Amino acid sequence: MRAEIRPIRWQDHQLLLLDQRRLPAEETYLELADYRAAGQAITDMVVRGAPAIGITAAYAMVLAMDSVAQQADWQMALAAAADELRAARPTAVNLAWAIDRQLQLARAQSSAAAARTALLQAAHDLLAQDIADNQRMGRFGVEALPERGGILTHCNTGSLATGGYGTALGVIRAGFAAGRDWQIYADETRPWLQGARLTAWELQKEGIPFSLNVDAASGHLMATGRIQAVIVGADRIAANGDAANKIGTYSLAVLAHYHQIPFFVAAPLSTVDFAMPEGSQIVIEERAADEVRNCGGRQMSPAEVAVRNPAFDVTPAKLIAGIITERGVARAPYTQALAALRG
Ligand SMILES: CSC[C@@H](O)[C@@H](O)C(=O)COP(=O)(O)O
Repeated sequence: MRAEIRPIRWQDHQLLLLDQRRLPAEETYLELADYRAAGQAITDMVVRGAPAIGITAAYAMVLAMDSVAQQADWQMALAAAADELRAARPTAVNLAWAIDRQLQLARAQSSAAAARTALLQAAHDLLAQDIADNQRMGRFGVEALPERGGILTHCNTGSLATGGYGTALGVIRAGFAAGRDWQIYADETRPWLQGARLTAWELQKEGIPFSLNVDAASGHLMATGRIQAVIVGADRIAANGDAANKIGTYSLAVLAHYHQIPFFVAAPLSTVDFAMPEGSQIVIEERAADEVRNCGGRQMSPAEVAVRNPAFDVTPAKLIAGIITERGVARAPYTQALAALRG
């Protein structure tokens, strides 16, 4: 049996994060005992992917609790720590969602010790629930996608981006388990190379055949008939179905529309921001210029060249054939379909 990939672990009062900056060359875990270090690890993308960021933040709240427990007004101090953690990255809604849930839970407890126990149990539950939800999403996704043909994916949406198993990559995993005749194409996903470094590493470990392509090849692959569906994850989905995901996703959706190829998003309902009516309001993280100027420690452009490095873009709901969640597949009109799934 293959060893499961678990990017987030809790051991001996510490948060262990598989350092995704070092993959695939090195498999090392960072050991974190301090909530600020956990927040920094999210900012630095030691851990990344919307659900994984949410789970990490849930554990970071336990570490925050450890650092405020002795204070008379621990609730106020915990709320301040929560604000710090919320600022670690702006786009993935799972971050604020997990922090707010933990904060509410802590406030409902009668003592700091009780809050600490409740927060840790809730973080463990969130991690276990995420894996179970991904497996359910996988089963719904297999039914929604074509039975055979080329499936293109972008970024990394696998075990590394979640508690385990994955969202869009979970669907691909489930498809192979169900014997689907799929050829998988993975975009390398410049500039951070989540596809080349992480998705390729996971698919290899899983024994799923695939080929890696540069992002710019996806249009050609579609035009030459090699792609029958596109499936991606999401960092925040507005109530109307507009979906923010890794930069380059919007271009894929437009290309897929032109070539009449169905474009799917797979994400848990915790990624839907029901308070946000449409995608134009989603804050898009702009990351450091050096991520673009350099690649693998090598300078790729003149040193001081001006750079734009938006880490995400928003795909309008009208380009999405279905949003695959743990409770079923939402189809347009998304405002009603997503609300119905939430219940
Ligand atoms: C299941 S992960 C879904 C998204 O979080 C993923 O597609 C993505 O865009 C990740 O971006 P990243 O910048 O690597 O955190």
